[in-house]
Amino acid sequence: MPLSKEVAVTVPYDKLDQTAKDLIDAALSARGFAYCPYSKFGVGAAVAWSDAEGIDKGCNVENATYGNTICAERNAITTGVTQGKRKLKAIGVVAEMNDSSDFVSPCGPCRQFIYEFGNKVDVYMAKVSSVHGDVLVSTADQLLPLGFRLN
Ligand SMILES: O=c1ccn([C@H]2C[C@H](O)[C@@H](CO)O2)c(=O)[nH]1
Ligand SMILES: [Zn+2]
Repeated sequence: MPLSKEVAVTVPYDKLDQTAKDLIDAALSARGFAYCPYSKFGVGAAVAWSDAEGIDKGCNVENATYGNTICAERNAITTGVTQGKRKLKAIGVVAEMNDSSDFVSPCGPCRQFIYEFGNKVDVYMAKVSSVHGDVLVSTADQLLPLGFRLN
């Protein structure tokens, strides 16, 4: 049975709220520190919290063993959690497909990681080449339907 529920929408950067804009800009700056000698695929992420002020940033950090790589999203989230933050409000992710086609969206483990700290988390995805152009907007619930959690 085909599902009709929309998973994400595109919104122009200018129409986003200030938090979303700040997250995208912070994610772009974090991407500048990406350690990705193997894939050469840099990713930046930034997170805002509803139980704390400020933004935490992360980039992807690769490893010679490949599978040991840490994604930008989880790097940003663990940075905030390490400061006692627990309720995620929103995350911005900035990257670029090699052919500039699709938006880059969080991998499966990162979706589960985002979901851990809130199912209503807003997820903003922007392309490096048009970081202030169209932004893909979704939520943790939409990216991980029927996500697993314990409570
Ligand atoms: O949402 C994503 C997708 C990929 N990567 C990283 C992992 C690896 O370093 C590189 C290529 O997969 O991009 C992220 O950080 N976040
Ligand atoms: Zn990931």
